Parts: sequence; C-alpha cells; structure tokens
Amino acid sequence: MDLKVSDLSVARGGRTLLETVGFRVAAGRALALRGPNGIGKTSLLRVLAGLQPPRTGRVDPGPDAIAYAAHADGIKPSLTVAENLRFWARVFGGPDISTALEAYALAPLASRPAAYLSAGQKRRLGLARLLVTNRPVWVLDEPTVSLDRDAVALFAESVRQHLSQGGLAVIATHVDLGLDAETLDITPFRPARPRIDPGFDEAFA
Ligand SMILES: Nc1ncnc2c1ncn2[C@@H]1O[C@H](COP(=O)(O)OP(=O)(O)OP(=O)(O)O)[C@@H](O)[C@H]1O
Repeated sequence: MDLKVSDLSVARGGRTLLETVGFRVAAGRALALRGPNGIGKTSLLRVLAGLQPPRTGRVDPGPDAIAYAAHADGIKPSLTVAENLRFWARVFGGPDISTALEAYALAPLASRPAAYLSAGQKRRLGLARLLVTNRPVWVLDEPTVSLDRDAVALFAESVRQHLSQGGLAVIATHVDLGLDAETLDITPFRPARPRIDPGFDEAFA
C-alpha cells in the first residue's frame, strides 16, 4: 500500500501554515519531513493521522491505516508496560506483545507502572506500541527525542523491519536517523502571504 498526499492545505489556530502539499511514499519506503521550528511538521502529521481535518486536499489511505506516535503517546500511567501494550494490542487487534517488548528492550520493565518510567523509557513504550497496531503506515513525530544511542538503534531497526514487511513511514525529525529515507523539506509549501482563516472550523485542535 502506498501513501498518497495531494493538494493538502494545513491550518492551525485559524492560520494556514502549508498549502498544496503533495507527495507519495511507496510501500517499503520512509520519508523524513524537515523544516524549521514552527513551520508545521506536527500539524501536517496530525492531518495525515486524522486528528485534524485538512483545509483542502486528500490523504490516501485514511486514518484507519495509520499508526501515529507523538510526544503524548497515549500511555496509561497506572498500567504497567506489559498492560499498556496488551491494551493497545486488544484495541487494534494486533499481535502478541512479546515482539514489541523485545524490539525495544522493554522485557525487564514489563511489570513496571508506566508512571515510573523515565522519559526515554516512556518513549520506547510509545514506539513499541506501533508494533501491536498492525497498521501499515507509521506517522512519527520526532520519535528519537529522549532516546539514548542504543535506543535510537533499536528504533531504526524496528523501522527497517516494518519497511521490509511492506510498511511505510513518514517521520518528522531534525536529526539523521541513519535510515535509507528520502527527505522532504516542507518550507516551500509555506503560503507566500500570511493567510488567516477565522471561519475555518479546526476540529480537535
Ligand atoms: N493549538 C494551536 N493553536 C494555535 N497555534 C498553534 C497550535 N499548535 C501549534 N500552533 C502553531 O502552529 C505553528 C506550527 O506548529 P507545529 O507544531 O506544526 O510546527 P513544527 O514544524 O512541528 O515545529 P517544531 O519543529 O518546533 O516541532 C507554530 O507557529 C505554532 O506556534
């Protein structure tokens, strides 16, 4: 399955950030989104994931094919690491959690409540969640923030595995992830003149 984005306009807080965004990511490929702070990378990813509507344009396939991982990873603090993963596996109809635990070296932490995890451990749990979603399109916002070098390597290996199984990934990042990814700088999609759209109903902002 390929991801096709066409003629997308992205707004945040009533302001159009990006216009006529278009790209295609083939199955088995990763795309790294680049651009300066505040350009609209997170906002674009939120549109891809269906968390906010585009002003114009299309994303194919829709949110049901997409697993999104961002800063607030939807981790339930009172559940343990294993319980969090089992919960998501049930919600998404995904596989057994053992692969996810192993991929992010989380087995020693399996019975620890998520509330007690360090920032990097939380991030590993949020990324491990992708592996129990069974979804082909990964949309990742700064996935390596808080990760140490070993964890970045685990992440890169996990993405490689996903791609080798026919998945694809769109990753907003400021760092080189060591992946064989194409790069798209979204700066040219900034509107030439500022556009305010006070009437635009930005649901789920
Ligand atoms: N809820 C919101 N309401 C209004 N404006 C917002 C909201 N969230 C973000 N913005 C603004 O929208 C613009 C784009 O933000 P976004 O987070 O998409 O940028 P980014 O490219 O991901 O930045 P960074 O590289 O710093 O993560 C910024 O100017 C930001 O201040």
